[in-house]
Amino acid sequence: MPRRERNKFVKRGQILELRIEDYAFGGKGIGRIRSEEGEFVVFVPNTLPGQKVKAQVKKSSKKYAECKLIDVLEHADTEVEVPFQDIPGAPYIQLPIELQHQYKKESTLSLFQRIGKVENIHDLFDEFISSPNVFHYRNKMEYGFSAIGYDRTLKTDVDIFTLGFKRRGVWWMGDNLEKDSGLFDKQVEDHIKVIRTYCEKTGLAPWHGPRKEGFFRYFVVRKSYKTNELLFNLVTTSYELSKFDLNAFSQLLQDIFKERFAGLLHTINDEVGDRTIATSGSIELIAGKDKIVEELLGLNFEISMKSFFQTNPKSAEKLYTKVIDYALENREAVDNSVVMDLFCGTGTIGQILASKSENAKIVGVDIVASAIEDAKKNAKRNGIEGLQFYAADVGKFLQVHPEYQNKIRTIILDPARAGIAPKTLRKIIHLNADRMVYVSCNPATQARDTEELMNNGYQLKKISLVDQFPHTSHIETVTLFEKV
Ligand SMILES: C[S@@+](CC[C@H](N)C(=O)[O-])C[C@H]1O[C@@H](n2cnc3c(N)ncnc32)[C@H](O)[C@@H]1O
Repeated sequence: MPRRERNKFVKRGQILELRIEDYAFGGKGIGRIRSEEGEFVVFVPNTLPGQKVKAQVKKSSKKYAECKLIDVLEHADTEVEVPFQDIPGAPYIQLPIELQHQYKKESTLSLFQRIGKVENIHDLFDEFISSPNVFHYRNKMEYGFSAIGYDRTLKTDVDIFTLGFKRRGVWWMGDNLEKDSGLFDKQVEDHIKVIRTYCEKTGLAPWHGPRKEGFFRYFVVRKSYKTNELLFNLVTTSYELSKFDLNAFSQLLQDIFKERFAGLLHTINDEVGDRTIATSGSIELIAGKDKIVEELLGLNFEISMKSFFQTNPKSAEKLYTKVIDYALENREAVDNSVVMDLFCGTGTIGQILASKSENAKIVGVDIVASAIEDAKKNAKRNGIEGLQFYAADVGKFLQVHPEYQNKIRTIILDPARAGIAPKTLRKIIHLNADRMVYVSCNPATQARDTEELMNNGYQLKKISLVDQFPHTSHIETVTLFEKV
């Protein structure tokens, strides 16, 4: 077994207090420890240049250490006050949006230089697209119930009924949401307290993580920007369900949200694993309807509680517009041709492309069967023809459909965070398309795939960045590759 390289600066588990000096891709602040022995780099996620932080060493090697943030001791001069509750999901909300954009742009482009080996990435940079709504941009939020909360004054955990988000880095501890976090719907978040009080008064227990017991688990809300409606899902265990009046709970929501109330679903989730997906389990409609409709670029999409849909729909319109612009720059390679929309989800990009082109035949592939069902229904509802959707793994699909080789001129790619599996990427390259528009929510894996594409005859022509998730470290990229 290779010997683990040690350093003379830090040990695993050690608590450090340090000043953050730089920003690395993925929202990692960089601190440095200097001594006569030299300089040692420390990465602390969710921190900003200028902040003084307390962090614990999780991993260390000869050259650097990775830490977990414990607390921000001093804010950076660049930070400003905001009227929102601080939550782990928005670590940069106090940084003015222009600075957030600057950090995201610089760190993403340098990633393409380093991992993708694209020396001239700055020459290929096309546009930084801001989110139309800087605050209150999300269309879905998942709030968790917990029997363990946090006392902000005593800075310790306490046994209380909480509804809100987990404390940063502490899986068993909840933190009550007392007011708007600035990310989702203001009316919903200003009423989380009322919903919590109602649930607490029933006498039924919130979920206790370490003991793996309790009744209330999650409260999930989906919003339509088209209709302004709200769809709710209360997730509980089956234990003592007979003591809870779901119809009365539905009435409470209708009284608060009036005509905005679209429906209430109830999910029974008895899983006890620490990583259980909030909404897994059997789902039943209690009142109203089980779907809402969202509009993107003039097309309507019906969304059920569980189906994937872009979380920031207003920004997704801008993202999709960029994808369509890149694809239609060469109309000849789209009109009257077969276009592949790989990792198509609910088929949004393919449908928009079909509606903006002449007689394009779209082949959409996604591994999630329910997403493909939604894609088919949405295409029908929008009256768009010429689309074929397949529920399959992209790699396997291309293996059993060799007939597409040399027949496709344009491919749209939008894989999940893990990127494209190397074997699958080789199969995609084998299709021999002229052009690829590759969308990514994880530029680190996209930069890796870029090197492979360039080694196989593709040239990166353009890159745009879309700020789908303000106040987080996430950034979405749209790239155009052409065969040389
Ligand atoms: C970022 S989403 C795509 C979203 C879609 N283009 C849209 O805008 O709605 C990535 C998709 O990749 C799918 N996926 C993940 N692994 C896959 C695989 N091996 N084969 C096919 N699809 C896969 C996921 O189900 C998910 O829908």
